[in-house]
Amino acid sequence: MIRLDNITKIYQTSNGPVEALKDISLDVKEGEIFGIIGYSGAGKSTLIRLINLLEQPTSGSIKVHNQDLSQLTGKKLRKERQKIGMIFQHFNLLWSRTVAENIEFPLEIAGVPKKVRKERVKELITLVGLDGRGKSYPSQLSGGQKQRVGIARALANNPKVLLCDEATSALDPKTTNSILKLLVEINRNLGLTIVLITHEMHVIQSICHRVGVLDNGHIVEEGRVKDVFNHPKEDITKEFVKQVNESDEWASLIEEIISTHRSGKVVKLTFNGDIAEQPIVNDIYRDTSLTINIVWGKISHTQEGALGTLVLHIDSDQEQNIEKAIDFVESKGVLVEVIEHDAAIS
Ligand SMILES: Nc1ncnc2c1ncn2[C@@H]1O[C@H](COP(=O)(O)OP(=O)(O)OP(=O)(O)O)[C@@H](O)[C@H]1O
Repeated sequence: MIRLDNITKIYQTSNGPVEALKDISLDVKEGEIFGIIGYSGAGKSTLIRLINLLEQPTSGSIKVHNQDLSQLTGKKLRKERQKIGMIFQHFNLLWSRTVAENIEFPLEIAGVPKKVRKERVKELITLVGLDGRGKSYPSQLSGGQKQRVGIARALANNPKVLLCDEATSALDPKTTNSILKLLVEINRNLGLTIVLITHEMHVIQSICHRVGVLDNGHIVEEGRVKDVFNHPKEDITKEFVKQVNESDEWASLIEEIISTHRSGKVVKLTFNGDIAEQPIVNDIYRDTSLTINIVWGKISHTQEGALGTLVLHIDSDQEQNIEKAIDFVESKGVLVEVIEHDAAIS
């Protein structure tokens, strides 16, 4: 659907060249939500703006539906761009136009007749949940409502692809979730392919099917969200996964456990939703007669089902029983990470 081959982007600045993207190859499949995560300066904006050629690559090719956009110019490029909608962190609305007029704008540019435009705007207002707000001005809307206008405007010309440039970064957590929910509905109901960039792992976790981790202009890791969450390979990916899997809440609990219980091991279990239905803690207890203390637990929802994290303090007067319990849990397909083991015993 979207194919980037060996893309590099070098900006020429007064301080010399800046290599923002280095030999990027990516394949986004039709109908999927693909997330690109990276820290500030990693090259995310450059990458997403290349997909609709708002930025020209220095080398490499960009194909959308087998059409090489980097070879197009003028009218042909404008026509192909209409098949790619885009939404932005700061909405980029026209402040002197009403909600309805903002949504109508791309239809005017595409030369759609007035009557058809008005009908389409009505449909889009309903689609994004803004019924009754068509005559409002952007300044009269909340951030979430402004982004809904942005989404409606981006969908006006029935694009096949929606690019989201940090679309929820300016929103509070509750509004973020409502916009993410809307994006999932659009993806499912309209079959739209979505590419989003973000620095927030919970955005990736909640709605993406696949993720690419961008670091210093390189895609350093890529895969299905569930796999990347379960087995992050690169340090930077581990840091992003920590954003959602760990919290100060349990870090301080672990400190407390370690200072009060001077033996045993604190282990973090990461498991898929289907395993969550098995009585694993009960089984460990029964099989090895250990003392087990549940320190912290969380179930997160991803596009492919639930993902669980459970932190346990396991203790026994016989070290081998703890090892046996860990082996047992691992044999059930659970990822086990020993956070602190017997550190304080000596
Ligand atoms: N128009 C430009 N001219 C010169 N350098 C640029 C330009 N746009 C981006 N860069 C540089 O390219 C690199 C990648 O920037 P980019 O904005 O793509 O990263 P980002 O991951 O989106 O960061 P942020 O989240 O802070 O926007 C940075 O070093 C940046 O300074």
